[in-house]
Amino acid sequence: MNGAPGFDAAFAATALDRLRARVPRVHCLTNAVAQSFTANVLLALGAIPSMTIAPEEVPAFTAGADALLVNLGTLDDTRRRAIPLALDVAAAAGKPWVLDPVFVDRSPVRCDLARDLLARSPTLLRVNAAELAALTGGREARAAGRVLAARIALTGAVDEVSDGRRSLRLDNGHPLMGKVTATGCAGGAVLAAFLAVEPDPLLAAAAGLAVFGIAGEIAGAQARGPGSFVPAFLDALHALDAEIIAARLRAG
Ligand SMILES: Nc1ncnc2c1ncn2[C@@H]1O[C@H](COP(=O)(O)OP(=O)(O)OP(=O)(O)O)[C@@H](O)[C@H]1O
Ligand SMILES: Cc1ncsc1CCO
Ligand SMILES: [Mg+2]
Repeated sequence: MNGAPGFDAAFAATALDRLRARVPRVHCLTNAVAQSFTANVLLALGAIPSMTIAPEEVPAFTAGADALLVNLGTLDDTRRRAIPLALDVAAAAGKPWVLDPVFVDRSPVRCDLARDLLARSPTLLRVNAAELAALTGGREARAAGRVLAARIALTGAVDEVSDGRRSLRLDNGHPLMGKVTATGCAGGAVLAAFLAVEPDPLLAAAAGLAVFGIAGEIAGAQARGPGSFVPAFLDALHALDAEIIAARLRAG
């Protein structure tokens, strides 16, 4: 059963159309590994990336952005200073933001910081299973949403979105997505772009994960391996349309 009334292939396609018409800018405070791929993914999707992490410039970049991504993958001093500055601006302006607490399962210091950032109420928390378990002590996504009082996009072989009240599983994607670094990180930026054009965070997350997963499975079917997957993925994102989404979406 579809646990998110209002979400289907037509909704996802319309959300993508709205995104391409609006061309939102996503300011990405993301890790050094993910920066270039994330910017290219946003462009292929139909959004605009901005990537500076300089603390003295981040407030102005955030003030003019349509959404913000905060990714903790390489948490150095510069990023540590930039993040609260960006969040102050985003909160004052009511801008949507995504928290991607990369590798909180590997570092207690980072896990503490992520909990502090969760207290600032991200519009969406994007995590893999290990990260969610570190943050919550291993609850399933819907219960974790209640505990963290957060809307969650949980990724893996099957993705799940939940806001503690509604939940939905998305079963698109391809195993090669896990063989290219920072796919999840770039996916977080895609979710931020959808939050910029869809006010219901759960529906925005579902549309973003659907588009990302469908592009991934098209690219996975064409690629010879991780190397050729990357250009095929950018091409598939760029070419995605309502017909392709309707033919391929697996959600419920
Ligand atoms: N085995 C798989 N089959 C289908 N899709 C997958 C598979 N593994 C990952 N994906 C997809 O890849 C994307 C990234 O998910 P994943 O859970 O690997 O992120 P992550 O662990 O945060 O990655 P990273 O930190 O490297 O960016 C998601 O859209 C997910 O659906
Ligand atoms: C490999 C890696 N290390 C820190 S961030 C990152 C990208 C995947 O999350
Ligand atoms: Mg990740």
